[in-house]
Amino acid sequence: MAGVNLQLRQAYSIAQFVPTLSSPPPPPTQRVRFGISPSRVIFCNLRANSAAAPTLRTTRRSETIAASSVSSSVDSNSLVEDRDDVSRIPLLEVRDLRAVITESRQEILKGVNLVVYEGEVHAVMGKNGSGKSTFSKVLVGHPDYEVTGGSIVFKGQNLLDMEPEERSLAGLFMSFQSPVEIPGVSNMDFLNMAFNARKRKLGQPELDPIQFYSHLVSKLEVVNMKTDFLNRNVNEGFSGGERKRNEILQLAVLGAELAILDEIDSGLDVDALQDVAKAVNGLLTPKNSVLMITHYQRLLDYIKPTLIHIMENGRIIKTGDNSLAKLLEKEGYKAISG
Ligand SMILES: Nc1ncnc2c1ncn2[C@@H]1O[C@H](COP(=O)(O)OP(=O)(O)OP(=O)(O)O)[C@@H](O)[C@H]1O
Repeated sequence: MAGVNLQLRQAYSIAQFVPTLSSPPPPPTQRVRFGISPSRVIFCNLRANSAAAPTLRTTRRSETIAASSVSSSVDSNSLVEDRDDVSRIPLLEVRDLRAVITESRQEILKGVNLVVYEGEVHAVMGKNGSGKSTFSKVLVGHPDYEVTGGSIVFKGQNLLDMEPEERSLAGLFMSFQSPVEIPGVSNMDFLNMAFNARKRKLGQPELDPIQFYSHLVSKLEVVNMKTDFLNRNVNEGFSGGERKRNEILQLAVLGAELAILDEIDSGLDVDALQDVAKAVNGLLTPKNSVLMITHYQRLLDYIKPTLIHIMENGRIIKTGDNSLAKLLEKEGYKAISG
């Protein structure tokens, strides 16, 4: 769903935030100053993945929808409700989420319910066009979509009252299906800026370029990437698989309480899939959670999900364990669709 002329839009969006460096990326002793707040760089990825006109619109929603508006008409709701456990605080709580495409007003999400607790791995599967990517983009505040109903609570906060960059700084990370290039910005500078922006938000000390380099090198090993990639511009000329690895490197470096991975397995060879899965598993802690979108059981062989959700026509119509993915693999969606 990259959209027509995406590369042009990407270049346009990014150019507003990031000046082109005419010289090669500097050594790690030099600080690079950009005319933007570093967290805006993270936000670039969102804007660059936007298929809409580049005017800023967010999925912020001022009114909080009353809990009584939660629909109880879909199969998965009972499972979601069964998991409501007063002794545990959900990391992410999505209730009856509805969203339209901002420009056309076409409704894509038609009442999504999902609860993710700390340390859990959730997989969202579903036919092409069922709304999986839209759901993940709405979570991070993508400007192409507007929330028209329901609620999203992340770490006890109303996510819909937060700008996309605030969501990112709050601990939400999204790996896009089509990660964008950022010409003129080296991978290392990008990561350093984003890392320090998060540190500032958390009130923790920032790392200077030398300290950051040491931190970075250890993370490179996690994703099995060569140091050469640090001096290359973000995703510029990267193969599909290298982009995906780079997304996981970003996740490893920045950390996140909830990592949303949209088809992280697409375009990966077997070795790369194993590396990426190993890296994701290595990042899981009892506190961190993963929400991954995938079409294939093979990813779930490597990253074991707590629950699998099947999305159809903008709703989660079924939730279950790994056997659901196995059934899908064997019999296709006809075995599941209503
Ligand atoms: N910005 C947009 N403009 C127009 N149509 C859109 C937009 N965003 C989503 N859609 C439409 O909404 C539907 C859901 O799209 P979405 O990308 O969420 O599906 P998906 O389940 O992730 O599909 P896939 O498995 O093919 O990646 C599709 O019909 C898509 O064309």
